Amino acid sequence: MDFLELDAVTKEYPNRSGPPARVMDQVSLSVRQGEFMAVLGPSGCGKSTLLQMAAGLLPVSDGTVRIAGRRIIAPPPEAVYVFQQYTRSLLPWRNVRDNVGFAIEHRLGRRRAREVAEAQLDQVGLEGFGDHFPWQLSGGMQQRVAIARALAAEPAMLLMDEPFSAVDALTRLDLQALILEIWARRRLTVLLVTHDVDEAITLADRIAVLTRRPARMAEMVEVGLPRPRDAVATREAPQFLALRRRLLDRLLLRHDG
Ligand SMILES: Nc1ncnc2c1ncn2[C@@H]1O[C@H](COP(=O)(O)OP(=O)(O)OP(=O)(O)O)[C@@H](O)[C@H]1O
Repeated sequence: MDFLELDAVTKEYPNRSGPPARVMDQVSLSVRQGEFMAVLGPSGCGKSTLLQMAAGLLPVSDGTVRIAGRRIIAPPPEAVYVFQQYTRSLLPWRNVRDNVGFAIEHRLGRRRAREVAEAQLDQVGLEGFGDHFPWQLSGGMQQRVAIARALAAEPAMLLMDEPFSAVDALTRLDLQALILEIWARRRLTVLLVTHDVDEAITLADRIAVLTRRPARMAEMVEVGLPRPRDAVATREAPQFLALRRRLLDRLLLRHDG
């Protein structure tokens, strides 16, 4: 049994002026416990839709989603979702510490939640920033706060929707290195949606490639690069370059199939 299992998942959105719009067609994939999987696909093909269904945030139209063997129809306790739009996901009236503790304070109480939050902030390199407000931090630091908040709930799985797309290129490399380090240390299961081929290869064990809308599984690619990976040096490996070429050709539809 794999940790996350999508079996023949189909999604249709209602359409006011006609038949429902099918955005995903019979997608099946399984993520093993502790595996890092990236999902790549052309813009608008349904990557976010897939992630939201995996998170129990959006119902499937057909097929099933299972986490740890249980069918998912609501957000499961094992998984936390990290949004792309960190500026919208952090609460501007709460300082950084209380943002990180937000999701756990009802369970642990405010005092204990603050202690946990401080520890999480250390782990994402934001020691000493607990009293700051989100709007006093750079974009990359805000995304670190969002990651610390996700980790505070001690999830077994992180579901990330293009989490680094709103930051500059150098900050992005920094955050990729951070995620690699956290993933290795905590043995998390990760499903990461991205449209960045380099990011997918650098981070993932396997890459699920989707077709244009309606999304179907095009290919499941084994990355096979040795770990631990360095977010910069890995990009120069011949294996990296060959895989990059193959994936770009596929996404740009420069070959059959
Ligand atoms: N609530 C909705 N109602 C109707 N159609 C929707 C809804 N949400 C998404 N769609 C459509 O479903 C398709 C897939 O959207 P989704 O955001 O999952 O794609 P994506 O691959 O994540 O896109 P991008 O790469 O641009 O972020 C798009 O064509 C979108 O217009």
